[in-house]
Amino acid sequence: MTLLIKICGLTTPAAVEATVAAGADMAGFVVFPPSPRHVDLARGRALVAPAKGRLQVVALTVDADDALLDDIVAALDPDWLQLHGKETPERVAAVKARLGRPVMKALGIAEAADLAAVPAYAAVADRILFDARPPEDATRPGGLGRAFDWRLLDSLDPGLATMLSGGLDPTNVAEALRITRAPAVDVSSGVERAPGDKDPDKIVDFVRAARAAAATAPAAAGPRA
Ligand SMILES: O=C(O)c1ccccc1N[C@@H]1O[C@H](COP(=O)(O)O)[C@@H](O)[C@H]1O
Repeated sequence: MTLLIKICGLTTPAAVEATVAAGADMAGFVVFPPSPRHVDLARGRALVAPAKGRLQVVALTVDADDALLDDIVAALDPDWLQLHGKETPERVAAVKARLGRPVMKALGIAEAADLAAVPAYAAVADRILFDARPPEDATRPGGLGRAFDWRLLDSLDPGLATMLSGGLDPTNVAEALRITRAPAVDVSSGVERAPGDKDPDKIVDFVRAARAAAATAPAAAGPRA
């Protein structure tokens, strides 16, 4: 099974090209104004155009209402929606039904109890993305370069469609994959020079390290999507 690699928070054409050239599978675009990676819809539309057909386009939002989601779909025509806020399982199901697109739901993890929500979300989402739970005073719920204890995922059903994120970078992704055998990984801060400024060399290093690790420690049975 091939590892699925997502590079998130792309803000420039150069970052999109670097992501394609590095051999990643998915490109994430953040539509959330408090984020340093926020792209407005006009900019997002221009950025995704050259990615179409070369990468799966993921539109990331946080507790977006229907009007914003409709606008995002109209502008970006994403292959996936990533819901990274406090969306309930009912809201995830409603978004998926309304928009007819695959939905990835992010869950913040800090302790084993945070995984109790997985079955309810797995019943409605197409993939569950595990990120570190943000601190109470965080200005955004993700993209913080913060990792969690990957061993907390030990008890998960290996057949679940999941994605590992949170504080990954070229130096730790191999260890994260060795421990979790995740079928997919996602990175934002770990391939940047500064928040919102992607480093093409780090994107290459991340993809190379992740692919090498996956070749020696294949992912568990989770579907690749
Ligand atoms: O990237 C952001 O700014 C962001 C804002 C709001 C919600 C999620 C965000 N990013 C996602 O967070 C995780 C972890 O990112 P990092 O690698 O630790 O920086 C990842 O899924 C990003 O897509």
